[in-house]
Amino acid sequence: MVTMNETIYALSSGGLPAGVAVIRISGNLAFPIAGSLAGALPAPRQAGLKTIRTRNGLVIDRGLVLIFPGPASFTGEDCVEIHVHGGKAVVNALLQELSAFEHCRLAEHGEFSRRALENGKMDLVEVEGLADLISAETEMQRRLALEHAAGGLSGLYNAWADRLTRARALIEAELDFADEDDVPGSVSDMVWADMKRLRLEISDHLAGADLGEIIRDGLKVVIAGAPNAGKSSLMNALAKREVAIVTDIAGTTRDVLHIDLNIEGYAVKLYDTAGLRETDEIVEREGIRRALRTVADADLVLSLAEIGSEAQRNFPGFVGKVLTIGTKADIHPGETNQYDLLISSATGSGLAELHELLRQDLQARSGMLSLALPSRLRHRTLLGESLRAVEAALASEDRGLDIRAEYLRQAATSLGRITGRVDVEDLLDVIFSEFCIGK
Ligand SMILES: Nc1nc2c(ncn2[C@@H]2O[C@H](COP(=O)(O)OP(=O)(O)OP(=O)(O)O)[C@@H](O)[C@H]2O)c(=O)[nH]1
Repeated sequence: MVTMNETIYALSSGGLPAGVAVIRISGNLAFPIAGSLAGALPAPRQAGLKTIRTRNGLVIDRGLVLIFPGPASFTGEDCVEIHVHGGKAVVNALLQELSAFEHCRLAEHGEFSRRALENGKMDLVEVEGLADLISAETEMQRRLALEHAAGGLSGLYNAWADRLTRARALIEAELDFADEDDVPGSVSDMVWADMKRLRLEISDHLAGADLGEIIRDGLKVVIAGAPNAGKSSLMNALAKREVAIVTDIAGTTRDVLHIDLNIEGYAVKLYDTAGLRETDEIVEREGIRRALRTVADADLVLSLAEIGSEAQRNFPGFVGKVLTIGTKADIHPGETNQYDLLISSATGSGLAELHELLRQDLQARSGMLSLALPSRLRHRTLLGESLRAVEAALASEDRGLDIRAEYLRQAATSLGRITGRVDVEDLLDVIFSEFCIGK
């Protein structure tokens, strides 16, 4: 669907100055514009060293020009890449020159990818995977995003949607021939046996959503405990810098602070919270309210208590794992098995063990090998809808085949909304706003 639209351009490489900057142009006018800047264009997909000039003949720089005729290009349109020296003035001059062409403008966030989607070069899950790949900071985030960008999830969802369509076709056939004696009733049995398998496959897949979201968004680890337990000191020790204010005044931390850690390739978001105690002080009370809200949303809680005092094991609204940690081991020598772990943020003792416990926790959560996991709430919600529709179809044995077929249609529609096979216009603005300009 290559329509007569505006040609877009943007700096697609990173911050300046840099050794090389890549400017990408896409649209019907990409080739004439590139020709005007660089003279004769090289053969498709081959780099040509060219002098890039303004239309007044002023030399901007010498650089490589590559052309990718549509539809065999990233966006599906004619695309050009110009590689120039990554100086701010060089890039500004080139962008300035591009802006002067008619029907040619700076791209919006994610507009290259959006055109790729519209031209059928990628589906929605692949587009999301690409956005995640660009922002991936840890090894596991990279692997998960690559799986999505390369179509791992889409292939699965398309195969499921096809099975649903096939099932409906068989049901339709049975409805059409219901009066004839020679149609075997077992066609329908076959369909429902397969739909039972599908129900199991979707629910198994959904069970991986927790892990997918943890890999993408990071494991939420919250440090909680009484005032002065040493929470901020642990946060600083793990961050290896002064993130949180540490004083001997109980109730120092008021707001929720967080740092990002990379533990063996997994992203971990570590939160420091206000000390939990009864207080009438308004700001501290608000801090404690926020602390409890953060704990309720945690994947794992580190419950800190100075050695000798009791570590809290239950937190309102939190049902996950709590690790109890006895703190200030340097001033409380000797053994105690009251806690899961003893640490001293002052000397660093026990921190390697804490790191190891976090690593083990992550590994236990990620027992599975495949990274074809749903990683966004959007995926989880639509998969849930699809699963419920399959369940409804299976459970309505006493109702007409047409009603059961309609449930299967709904199940396929929900899957189609994940990959964007089915109308998703309402979602696109949200999804593309996550992208940077130039992608
Ligand atoms: N000796 C020793 N002192 C520590 C250790 N960790 C923290 N402290 C001291 O304990 C006091 C409280 O530490 P913080 O890290 O601010 O404690 P907190 O739990 O964040 O306190 P609130 O913000 O009040 O909730 C400070 O005086 C720290 O220097 C430790 O490992 N050893």
